[in-house]
Amino acid sequence: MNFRHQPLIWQTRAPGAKCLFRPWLIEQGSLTKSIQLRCSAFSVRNVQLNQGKACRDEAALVGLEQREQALLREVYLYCHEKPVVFAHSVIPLQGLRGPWQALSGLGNKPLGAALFANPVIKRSPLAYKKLGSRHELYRRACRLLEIAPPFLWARRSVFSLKNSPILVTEVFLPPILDLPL
Ligand SMILES: C=C(O[C@@H]1C=C(C(=O)O)C=C[C@H]1O)C(=O)O
Repeated sequence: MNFRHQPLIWQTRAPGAKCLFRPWLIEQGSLTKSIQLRCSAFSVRNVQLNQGKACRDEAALVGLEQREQALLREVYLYCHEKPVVFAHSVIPLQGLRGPWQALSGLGNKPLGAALFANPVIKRSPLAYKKLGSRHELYRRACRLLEIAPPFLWARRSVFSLKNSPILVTEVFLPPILDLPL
């Protein structure tokens, strides 16, 4: 069985050089900063900041039972008037009452600015997935796209502060390919 296409399996290896999104997928620093360096009109636009359940392939990564509520932050990163990334973050409520309490008031400020400013925050290795229409995050990411591509490349990692995890998933949208590398 080709597990790569299973809905819940994420790869530890990034796609090869034939993948046009590879340079973005393997960016180790702040994605926000990478886009800001290549776009003179960067912005973060909120989609949701509500309590809800993590996706089926997320809950265990941040120590939650599937039925447990978490704070879900979803934003689009924009360059000029084009959405280039759909970002979905899962923040356990316990963490929100503890080390991550500042995140509830982030608003339109990029999460990355907070995550990469604190050297105590640790990041897990990135994992990658080609999201198809069966994945919940594909459907959410496609909402602003005039044409829904057959798949979207995504990556995710867990950021930990004082043993309190948050899961950050970034779904790369076709307009990001218009940015210079
Ligand atoms: C983790 C980062 O933060 C970015 C901004 C996010 C937000 O504002 O919610 C979420 C994920 C990233 O695309 C980063 O800049 O690398």
